[in-house]
This record gives sequence, structure tokens and C-alpha cells, in this order.
Amino acid sequence: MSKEISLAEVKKHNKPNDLWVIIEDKVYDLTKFLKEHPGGEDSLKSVAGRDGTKEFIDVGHSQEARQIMKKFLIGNLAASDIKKKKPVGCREIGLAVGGILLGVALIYAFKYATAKK
Ligand code: HEM
Repeated sequence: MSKEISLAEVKKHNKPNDLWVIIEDKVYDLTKFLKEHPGGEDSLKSVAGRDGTKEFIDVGHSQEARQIMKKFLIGNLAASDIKKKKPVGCREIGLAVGGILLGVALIYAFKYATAKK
């Protein structure tokens, strides 16, 4: 199992000579890659010690870049620091469907009540 690293720990490594970055909940030590990065040093420095997932994806990195990054993987972001995406629960779906059915039933009831006899 790979190492779990907390967000607080990653934040400490925010300098060019000690540069960690979080990408897709994984932690990379890019200190040695800084000078080799085809996208320049500044882009990596701008996300030093923090989550650079959005920036990494926005660039549209190649498969080759994804291969290279594996060499610098040092661990996973601690589960407690991973932002949980709230899924839409069954309760919400149930309420929405119930609301729509009630609305349709009311329209029919109204039409029936006001229909000319
Ligand atoms: C382990 C992490 C990373 C690796 C291995 C990596 C590798 C590469 C490689 C190989 C390229 C050349 C183009 C390609 O093959 O896609 C590239 C370009 C680039 N990267 Fe990264 N990169 C990493 C992280 C980042 C991050 C976090 C940022 C932004 C904050 C970034 C910004 C850029 C930019 C701006 C380019 C230039 C794109 C262009 O010229 O069109 N990279 N990177």
C-alpha cells in the first residue's frame, strides 16, 4: 500500500528546492523535475505545496506526460483531506419524482373539477 500524506504535510513543501504537488488526489515530488518540465518552471512553482489538478488538466497533458509523472509519485493524499463530491441521494430523487407526480395529479384534478358537465 502506498503512503498516505496529509494536506498539511504537502503544504510544507512549497519551495523550488522542495516542491510537492497534488494531482488527482496523488502526491508528487517534482523537485527534480522542475528544470526538465517542458511547460517551464513557473507553472510548477505556481502550484507548489497545493492541489494542481485543475491546472494540470487544463493544459491537456499527453499520455507521455502521464507516464513521466509516475516516476515522481510519492504517495496518496490522506483520505480525510480528499474533498468528497456529494452524490445526489435516493432521497433527493424520490422527492423530485414525488413532487412531479403530485403536480400532474393536481393539474388533472383541477381540470376534472372545472370541466363542463
Ligand atoms: C507530474 C506532473 C507533470 C508532468 C510529468 C508534466 C509534464 C509535461 C510534459 C511532458 C509536457 C509537454 C506536453 C505534453 O506532453 O503534454 C508539459 C507541458 C506543460 N505543462 Fe506540465 N507536467 C506536469 C505538471 C504540470 C502542472 C501542475 C502544470 C500547471 C500548473 C503544468 C503546466 C504545463 C504547461 C503550461 C505546459 C505547456 C503546454 C504547451 O506548451 O502547450 N504541468 N508538461
